[in-house]
Formats: sequence, C-alpha cells, structure tokens
Amino acid sequence: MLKVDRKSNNVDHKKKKNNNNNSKWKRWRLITSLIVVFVAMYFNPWRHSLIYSLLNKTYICSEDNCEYTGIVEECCCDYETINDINEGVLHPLLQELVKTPFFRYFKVKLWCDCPFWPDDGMCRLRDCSVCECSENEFPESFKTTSLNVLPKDDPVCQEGKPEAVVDRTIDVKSFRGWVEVDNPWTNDDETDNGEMTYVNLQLNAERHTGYTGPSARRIWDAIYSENCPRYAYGETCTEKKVLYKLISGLHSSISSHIAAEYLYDEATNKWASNLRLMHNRVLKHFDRVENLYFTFLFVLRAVTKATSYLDQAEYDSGNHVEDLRAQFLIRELVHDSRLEEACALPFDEAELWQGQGGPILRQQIQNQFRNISALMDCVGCEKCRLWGKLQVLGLGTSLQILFSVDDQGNPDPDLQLQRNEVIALLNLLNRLSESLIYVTKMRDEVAKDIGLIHIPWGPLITHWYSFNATTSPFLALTKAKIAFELLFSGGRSYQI
Ligand SMILES: Cc1cc2nc3c(=O)[nH]c(=O)nc-3n(C[C@H](O)[C@H](O)[C@H](O)COP(=O)(O)OP(=O)(O)OC[C@H]3O[C@@H](n4cnc5c(N)ncnc54)[C@H](O)[C@@H]3O)c2cc1C
Repeated sequence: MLKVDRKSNNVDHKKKKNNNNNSKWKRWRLITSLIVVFVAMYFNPWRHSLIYSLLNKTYICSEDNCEYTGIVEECCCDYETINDINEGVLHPLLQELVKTPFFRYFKVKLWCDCPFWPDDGMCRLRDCSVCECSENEFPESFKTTSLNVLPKDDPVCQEGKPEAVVDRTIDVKSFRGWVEVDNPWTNDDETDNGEMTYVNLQLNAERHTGYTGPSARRIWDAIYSENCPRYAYGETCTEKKVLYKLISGLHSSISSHIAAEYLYDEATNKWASNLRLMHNRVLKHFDRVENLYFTFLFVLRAVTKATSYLDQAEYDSGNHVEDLRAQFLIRELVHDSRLEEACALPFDEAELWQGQGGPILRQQIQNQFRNISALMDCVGCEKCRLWGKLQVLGLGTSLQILFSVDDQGNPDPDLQLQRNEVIALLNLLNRLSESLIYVTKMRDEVAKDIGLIHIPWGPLITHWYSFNATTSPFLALTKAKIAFELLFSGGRSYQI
C-alpha cells in the first residue's frame, strides 16, 4: 500500500499556492503599472510645464499635438513664437519675394573645380555638370553672352540624372547696378564674372536629386570632421558652437527639402513627401531640429540688422513693376511690427568675440567657413552644388553683416553688400522658413502615421518610442510596456 506523506504534500500545496499568488501578484503589478504609465502618458498634466523645459529641450508630441517649447539655445526667441511669426508673416512674404525677377536669378560658378580631392571621378570633369541639358533649352541670345558658357556634351558624365541637372533657362534681361565686392567669408571671388552663369532659381527647386553615396558623404564628413567639429557637451565658447550649429541647421534644411519633395518613381515621375526620411534624418534628432531653428534666427537677425541697407537698395532687374513689388515686399518684411514685437532680437551677436582671444577666434572661424565654402566646389551634383553655393553664400553674407569689422576691429559702419549676396541671403531665409513649415507639418504627420511620443527625459532619453491609443489595445499595451521599461531603464534608448 502506498503511504501518503501528508505533511510534504501540504507543503508542496502551500508552495504552489504561494507561487500562484506570487505570479498573480506580479501580473497585477505589471498590469497596474502599465495602466498607470498609459494614463500618465496620455493625460500627462505637465506636458507644457516648466519641469519639461528644465529637463530637456522639450519636444513634446502627443497624439494630436506636437510641439517644441522654450527658448532656442543661444537665441532670444522661443519655438512657439518663431513658428507663429514664420507661418503668419515671414513665410508668405518670402514666398512672394523669391518669385520676383530680382530675387529669382542667381549668379553662380557652377563648374566643379574641387581643390581638395582632384581625383574624385565625380567632379573632375568640367563639362559633366550640365551634360544632359539639350541645347535648344537655351534662348539664342543667351548663348552669345560671356556669362553663360555652354557645356560640351560629355558621355562620361556621372551626374546625369535629370533631376540633378540645373535648368539654365533665363529671361534675356540681366541685372544692372550694385557694386561687386568679394565676401571675405567665402572662397569664390564674387567679383570674377569670368566663369559665372545666371540661373533661374524658380526652375531649379531644391529637392531630392538622387545624389548620395561616398561622394556626398565625403563632403559632409570633411565639413564636420575638419572644419566645424561637433562641440563637446558643456562647451561654453559660443563662437565655436555657432559655426557647427549653422552648418548642422543648413544640413537639416537640405534634408527637409529632400524629404518634402522626394522622387519615388523615376519612370512615372512620382514625387511625394517622404515621412520616414524626414523622421530618420531630422525629426528624431532633437539637436538637428534645434540647429535648424538656430540657423533661421541667425539669418533673420542678419536680415533685420541690414534693414536700412535693404530699405535703400536698388531692386532693378529691368522689370519696373516687378521691381517695385520686390522693394515693397522687402520693406513689409523688415518693418513688420508683429516681427518686431514678437522677436525683436532673434540672435544677439554683440555677445560674441569679446575678450582677448576674440580677433584670433574670428579669423579661425572665418578660415573654417571659407574651407566649407570651397568644399561646395566638390559637390558632385549640379543642382545640389547650386543650392549648396547659394546657401553658403547666404550664410557668409549673414556672417559678414553680423560680424564685419573695420581695421580697428570695430563694427564696420560702411558695410557693402553685392546684389548676389542679397539674393542669396533672402533665398536662404526662404529655404529655412520653408523647412520650419515642413518640420511642423511633417512632425504631426509622422506622429499620426506611426503614433509617436517623445519623452523629454533629459539627455538620458534621446529617442522616440511609439505610443498610440487609437491602435489596437494589444499594440498600445506593448508600446506602453516599452515606455515603462524605457522610463525605468536608466535612459536606455529605443528606436522604432
Ligand atoms: C552641399 C550639399 C547639398 C546637397 N543637396 C542635395 C539636394 O539638393 N538634393 C539631394 O537629393 N541631395 C543633396 N545632397 C545630398 C544629401 O545631403 C545627402 O548627403 C544624401 O541624401 C545622403 O544622405 P545620408 O543618409 O547618407 O546622410 P547625409 O545627409 O549625407 O548625412 C551624413 C552624416 O552627417 C550627419 N548628419 C546628418 N544630418 C545632420 C545634421 N542636420 N546635423 C549634424 N549632423 C548631421 C549624420 O551623421 C549623417 O550620417 C547634398 C549634399 C551636399 C554635401
């Protein structure tokens, strides 16, 4: 007969019961925690509070509302104000302005004479730059002027994608007036007309061109590693930060334009916005978005500082009615009372170059910027080179306006700009202004599309995770679980 050990059976039973209770309790704890996290995230009462601003750069994105809050680093205005003033005032005016004949023609040396790596197959061939443009695209009169040198056909062209080629169609009128002076911040000699050509910017939208791979990567690498290194966390020298921020902001803007107009299918010529690209290259990196806002404010400050100059400048393209309109729009822009009230001083340049090392630092940063400007001659896609050169000249003009000094190192009262610099400056501001619109619009679209929330948990948590109550409860809970783990994982980051 089998003897039953009641005692040990009892213990086993108790153990089992305890285990069951334990696992039940664990399950309940997990479920309750998840619900708490879920509710806390969804009805987060301090979404816009000071705590968030203090904790980090405050990129807050709920299901139907995504926004940045707080002051842009090193600037004097906050995100909300910039967005309001851009959408309400600057963007509509700039869009009109850049269409006027005066602002739509840009003089540029498009040949790519890369001074840094002459053996780069991408850029060695001068004629390569316009190889696929047919001759009948150009007006007869155009072909005879020395400013517009026509390329020879070259079968070895490596940048022949139609979307990468600059359309050189232009009105027969050309500009008059304005002095020609060389900008010390840029590498090109702006007074040298020898190899320059006029380009109608309206026919050459800055968008996806298919330029990618080692050639493009090499340029960005050379810019960041040699000429404007990313500053270390805690860097206090604002001047060193400024150059990096300007270039990074420009890079974000270029990426935003690529994402906003992306060629999905060459055969059917299907263009549409590319949310994933925008998310991966710009939106998920808070610093890149912040640098875009910084660059916008920096250029805006240069434009407002040059108010009296821009007020009196001669906008003469030969089309009287259109030129009067350009002048009217410029005055509307620089004298807008809403801009003055909302953000009187977008960036305070007076704080820079102080102290003994100021002049040396200025020279050093000027040299670095000149190198970056020279690198534009190595860009192996003509349209990218066009916009790269224009925008770098626009930045160089901003630097010139904000930081030009006379022989004694005092701010230069006799600042002179050339027509092309003003064209570059205003077109750059328009590019940046468009990019801010894309960031706001596409951030909301991305949030709706994949249900994203960014936890502004200080520098610890730098990535996004998804969380969307409208998706299936299971998915929402899974996402909440990730959120839960993320919050208590000491800053481990998740990427969707
Ligand atoms: C001057 C210039 C103009 C261009 N214009 C165009 C154009 O009009 N149309 C077009 O289709 N292509 C253009 N390109 C190419 C485009 O910028 C990219 O290089 C290309 O699309 C390949 O992208 P990628 O994913 O390799 O990353 P890239 O954009 O090439 O970035 C390279 C690296 O730089 C870092 N990085 C990226 N963004 C930032 C930022 N905002 N701040 C700091 N670091 C950053 C990252 O580490 C990244 O891996 C241009 C390139 C250059 C150099």
